[in-house]
Amino acid sequence: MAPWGYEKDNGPAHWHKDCPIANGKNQSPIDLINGEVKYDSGLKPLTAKYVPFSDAKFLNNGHSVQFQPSAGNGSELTGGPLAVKYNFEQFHFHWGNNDTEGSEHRVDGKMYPAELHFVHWNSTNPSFKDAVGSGGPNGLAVLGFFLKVGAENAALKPITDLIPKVKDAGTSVTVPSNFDMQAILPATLTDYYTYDGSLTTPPLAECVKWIVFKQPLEVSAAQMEAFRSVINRDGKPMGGNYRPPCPLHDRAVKTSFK
Ligand SMILES: CC[C@H](CNC(=O)c1ccc(S(N)(=O)=O)cc1)c1ccc2[nH]ccc2c1
Ligand SMILES: [Zn+2]
Repeated sequence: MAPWGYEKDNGPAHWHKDCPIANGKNQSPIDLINGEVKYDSGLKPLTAKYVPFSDAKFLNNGHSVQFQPSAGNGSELTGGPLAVKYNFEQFHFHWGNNDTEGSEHRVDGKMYPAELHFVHWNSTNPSFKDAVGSGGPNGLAVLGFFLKVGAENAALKPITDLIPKVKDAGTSVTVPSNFDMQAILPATLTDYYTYDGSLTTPPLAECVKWIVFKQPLEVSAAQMEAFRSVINRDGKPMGGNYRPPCPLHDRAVKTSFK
């Protein structure tokens, strides 16, 4: 099969051939149906401590645009549903070719124009890849933020300003060391959905504690348009790089809010 993608001939409906776990019982994303979630008063706020990276790249890997430090620097995530500390690994985006589609998770069937994923790995593992292969839903913790069109996002501007430099697949650019990743996050990481799931791209490993925030972040129409200028390995717009929702099977979605 052609390398996986989101086109007709290599998209999500084909992924099961190389990754049979695609039809597993703990797959992501899902539709977050408010009538079926359960409030858990034991869910505390999350704490993300992000230290500025001196050596990070912003890259186009053919299926997303991604902020990738060259090494860890103590940036970490704790709290919420997490029993241990998780190290920051990377963040990346999924988006659509218009404002009616683009997010991976949905809320009562509603899609947002984009979704931002902050990927972290369980620090009891020696490396990110070991965490992916560690078995069970505690290998990675991914924070999901919906993006909606509104005011310009000043915290994301240093990143969206770099998008034209990584328009083509396989290109990358160095991110200025004064980029403040912490500023992207809301002041308090309180209201979220959480459930056990998977990577939303091959290898679709079922190793993710998903934490999806209820409150979308805003980006300007111009920032949204920047994403839509990115192209994939086939020279086509990358927009539409989202997997449709997967069956919940017998999983529970918990919320930190009533
Ligand atoms: C083990 C998988 C990894 C590549 N994939 C990821 O890191 C990844 C991370 C997050 C998400 S999401 N959308 O769910 O947040 C999807 C995929 C990965 C990393 C290094 C590798 N070297 C060779 C193969 C290979 C694969
Ligand atoms: Zn993602």
